[in-house]
Amino acid sequence: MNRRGLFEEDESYYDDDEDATNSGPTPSKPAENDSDEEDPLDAYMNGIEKSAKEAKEEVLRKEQSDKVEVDGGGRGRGDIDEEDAQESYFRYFEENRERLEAVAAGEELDDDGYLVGTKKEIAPLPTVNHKEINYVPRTMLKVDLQYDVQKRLQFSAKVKVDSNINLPSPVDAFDQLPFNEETLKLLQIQDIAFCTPVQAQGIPIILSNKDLIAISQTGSGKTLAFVLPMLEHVKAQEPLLNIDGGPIGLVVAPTRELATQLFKTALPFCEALELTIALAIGGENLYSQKCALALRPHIVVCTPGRLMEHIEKENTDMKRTTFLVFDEADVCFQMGMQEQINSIVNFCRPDRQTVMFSATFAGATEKFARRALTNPVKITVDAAKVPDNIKQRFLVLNESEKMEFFRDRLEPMAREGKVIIFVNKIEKVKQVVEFLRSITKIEIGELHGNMHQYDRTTSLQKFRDNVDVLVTTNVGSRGLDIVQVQHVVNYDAAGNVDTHIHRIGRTGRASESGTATTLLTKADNLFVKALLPSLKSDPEALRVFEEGIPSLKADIERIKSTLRKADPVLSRLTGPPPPSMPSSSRPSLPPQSAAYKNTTTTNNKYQKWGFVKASEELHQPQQYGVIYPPPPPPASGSYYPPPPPPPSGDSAPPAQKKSRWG
Ligand SMILES: Nc1ncnc2c1ncn2[C@@H]1O[C@H](COP(=O)(O)OP(=O)(O)OP(=O)(O)O)[C@@H](O)[C@H]1O
Repeated sequence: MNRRGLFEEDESYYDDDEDATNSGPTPSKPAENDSDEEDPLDAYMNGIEKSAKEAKEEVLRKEQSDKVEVDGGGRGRGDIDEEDAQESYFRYFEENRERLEAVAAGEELDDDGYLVGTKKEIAPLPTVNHKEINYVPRTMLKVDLQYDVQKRLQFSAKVKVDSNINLPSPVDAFDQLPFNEETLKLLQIQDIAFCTPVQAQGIPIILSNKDLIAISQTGSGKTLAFVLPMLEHVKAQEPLLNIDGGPIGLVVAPTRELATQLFKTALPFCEALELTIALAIGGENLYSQKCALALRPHIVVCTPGRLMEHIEKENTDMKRTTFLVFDEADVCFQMGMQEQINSIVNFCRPDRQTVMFSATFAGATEKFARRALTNPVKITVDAAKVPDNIKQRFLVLNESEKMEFFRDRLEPMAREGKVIIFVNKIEKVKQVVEFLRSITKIEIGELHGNMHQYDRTTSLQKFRDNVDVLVTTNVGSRGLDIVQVQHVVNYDAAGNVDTHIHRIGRTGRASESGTATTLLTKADNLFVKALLPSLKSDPEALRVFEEGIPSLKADIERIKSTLRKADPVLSRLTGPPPPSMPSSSRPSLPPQSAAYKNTTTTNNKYQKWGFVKASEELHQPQQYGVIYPPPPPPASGSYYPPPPPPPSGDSAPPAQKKSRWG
């Protein structure tokens, strides 16, 4: 049976619907309004991103129209390209009025922005008059933290802190934090000694009892940055009694898979500290969760809809909840989930400590989320930036050519490590899986919101264990931490830049290297336009866009001329492509193992976070999988190392699996 008919909380809003719930028209969002008054339009639009589908349809429509020239030379694209941010904003609003009204009315959209039904109503939680409740007082942590200005200055290049108040200084290593022996031992077992930047500054701030917004790149260790101080907070509180409501720590995540992962990360630390933890997510047995909640766990990790259901059924309450975490907070506060989250926030006692983490946080969403915080400190580490250890590649193809991309490439990729392929629609998952199964014997896994929860969990577990290829919708785009993922392929371009960043962040975990390949069509021009600013120092990408998407020529030329003015050396890099060579004189491509090889030269992950001596900073990881000199671009105007010859018989190279830490 189609799961859409059996709506269960979080997947209706998010599983595969992420694009539909994201904010605003990506390519040309209007400038953020600093005023505290929220613009009603802003509020209405908040959380809705222009979907890739709409962009494609728009371009296809215009391409087909006699009046429009796609190369930007005529009235059609040329006009749109010149549209300013505000015009684009209002145009988007007008063009999508029906859809936006439907979202506002609580109807469910699929991952491509189409209406698929009406959401099951999750009744808001009752309004609580907190003044009337005699809460067990929150105990403030009193831990010995350093307030060293020099140290903060030293870190200021790595971590931007938007607060002038007296903040504890960052630390380099976990043993400089007031964690107990058991926690430190567990970290040691996991080979974790030095803090990532978000941990270095985030943990001391949380330990100083402050609310926090932390924005840091994908794979940069945000989970431990909130889990470890949360445990300290929980330990410091009055013991939970049966009559008390629990839990003390509440972690809210937008997808079941992410919540499960957070639960698993926290579990060993809880065990070591003799704290109890429960998982309450949609799609799983309500009764067994009720039993777990009846045991009054110290910590609950949940998806919002299921938590509300438990509160409604009085299986738990939030009277003791003094530590509230939102992971992937930008999704939590976007339209579609906003109301549920508001309801939870208002239900929680106001004297709690609240922390929010994400790799991206669009301004309008953050403004909204701040209402759940009290005088928060905001720290930013390379926000919305693709980590340097992820090599991005782009190809411009016709839609009909996309499947063929995998024919000779999938197996070499899978020999390198695990591969995640993202598509925008559930039915596309099935088509791609079917095609891949027809061309390879490699086991292909699938994940999307129309699967039963049991199948979702099994599929993801198999992918973690021994399946090498997973085809998924955006349900797999946020937070999943599978270190062996070496390749991400965006079969369909994401609906917006934030989703793109989260998707490709499934590789390059914990500073491992990885490659993200995005298959584009000409119709993805608006998405690419939005991506351009982040790729201006990637001449290969610019060249691919310029050759493959003529409508972007003017935009790319503008970027190049700015670069040329700024840096004459760079101008050489962004100059015209080298003349193509006759095929006979092309340099022969290196064999597969060299072409795809992970060339990261260090396996000391502590150095990778940047806590290295000056001399070691020169020891940069080499670029991943780059062939030099680059082969001439193929006819489609794309670049990518052509597939190596398939290994045959005894000469086949041994399978290259990556160990967890390289
Ligand atoms: N200090 C550290 N040193 C080495 N590895 C670490 C450290 N902290 C976390 N890790 C590892 O880094 C990986 C990524 O961590 P995590 O999942 O918390 O990233 P994240 O920032 O939440 O990513 P995303 O934004 O994609 O959710 C995990 O495998 C984790 O064990």
